[in-house]
Amino acid sequence: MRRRLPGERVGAAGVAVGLRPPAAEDGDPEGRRRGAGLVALKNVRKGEKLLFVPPPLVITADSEWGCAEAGEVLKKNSVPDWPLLAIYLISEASLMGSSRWSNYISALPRQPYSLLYWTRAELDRYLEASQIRERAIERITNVIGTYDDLRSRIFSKHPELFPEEVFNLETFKWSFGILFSRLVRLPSMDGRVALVPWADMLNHSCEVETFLDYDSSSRGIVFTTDRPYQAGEQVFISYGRKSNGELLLSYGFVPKEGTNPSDSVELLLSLKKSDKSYSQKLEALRKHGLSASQCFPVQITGWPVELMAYAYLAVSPPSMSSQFEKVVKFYFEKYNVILLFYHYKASISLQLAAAASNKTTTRKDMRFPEIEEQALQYILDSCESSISKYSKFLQESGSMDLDVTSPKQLNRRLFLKQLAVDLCTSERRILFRAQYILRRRLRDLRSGELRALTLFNGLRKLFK
Ligand SMILES: C[S@@+](CC[C@H](N)C(=O)[O-])C[C@H]1O[C@@H](n2cnc3c(N)ncnc32)[C@H](O)[C@@H]1O
Repeated sequence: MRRRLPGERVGAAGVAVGLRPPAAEDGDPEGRRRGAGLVALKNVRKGEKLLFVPPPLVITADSEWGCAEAGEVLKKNSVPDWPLLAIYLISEASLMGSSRWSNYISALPRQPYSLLYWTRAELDRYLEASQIRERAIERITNVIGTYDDLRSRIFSKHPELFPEEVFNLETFKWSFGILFSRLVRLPSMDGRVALVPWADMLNHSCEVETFLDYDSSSRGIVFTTDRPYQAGEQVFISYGRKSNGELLLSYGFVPKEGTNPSDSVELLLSLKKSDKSYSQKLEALRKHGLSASQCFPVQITGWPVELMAYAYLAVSPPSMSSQFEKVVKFYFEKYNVILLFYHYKASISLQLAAAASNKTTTRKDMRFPEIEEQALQYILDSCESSISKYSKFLQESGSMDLDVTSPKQLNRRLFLKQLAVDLCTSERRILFRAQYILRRRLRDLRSGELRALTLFNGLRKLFK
């Protein structure tokens, strides 16, 4: 039997009951970017259950293997779900027509569009300003590490079941790329992870909240629409409340600027090596599993209170050393909450006020008012240093990759560059907002202090 390499495409995707893959004539201007998706064939009401994929047609860690011996070896070695599914996909793909999943596998993309497929040089060139670059490098390293581990522990001992020409790093990257961009967690099946053929043709929209799940009444995987659709409209689900960076990392796309309410940017804060209390501060952080450099997610509406705690600790003078432990403990153990920007009494837009859902707690007492100004200045400095990196990239990107001598390379480069420009623009936008809020708060603090000082001097003169 000839083995087909995973990802070799043989035929088009698309079966449909009630839904069909969108076509060019649907007039969806974003359609080309999203690839195939599903379209309503008739009007759909809000609250309707759509799709229905029965459990035997879902791929999980318990699915039956075309090559049963390979499955048994992996189970005996207690291989966890993710690598098990990655190997399962490669194994089934290599069986070609004799795999029960051959139609599904042949419709999968040959190169899933995640950052796994960016070379190190591409990550360095286009994503230097964004912390997502680090996350991508970490992910690629993990995939390589997982493959190396399986090769030395299992594949090398059973070469007849796991031949190198089929089970190699290239095919691993492909199958992990497929998992990152298509695997779903099904809450009603104890959070089990699964590939759901056909349902995984659904594209993501930041404007919907609905997701795939097992429905016990119909005994299948469905999703419940949270808005109506007209016949011919593309139907969407949510891949989760992910930032633009996370969507690029796993799914290879960036939503349009300003359309993702879950968007955030990672801000890197670090202790200064020259800090006289460096080692005591580091010790206080380490006790809580934190390190000298930490990333914190900043959203357009606010940032986690932990970021503020880190800033307080970073600027605390040696005279406060007895409090270092307290600063970290106070915030990191008790309050895992978002500190909303409107807290800072900056001009509060209605949009921001609306963002203060009851799920979010806010705290007013900063507890260390004597160093608040330095802490805010410290965050502002980190914010501005990050903004300048984004601005440098965005400025230089205009003249990048204009070489037309290699059209194939050029297309890829332009595609990746556009994704990076979209990501950097959206991340910088959040930092600009944080910068504005911080500047206003610092100005208010300083003018308040100035007023207090003038009043004090006035009183002094009076009593002289
Ligand atoms: C679960 S699949 C959805 C089906 C996919 N469009 C296809 O053609 O096979 C996820 C992939 O679809 C694409 N995608 C999903 N939602 C998108 C969106 N809103 N914008 C751009 N691409 C999207 C991305 O390439 C992503 O990796």
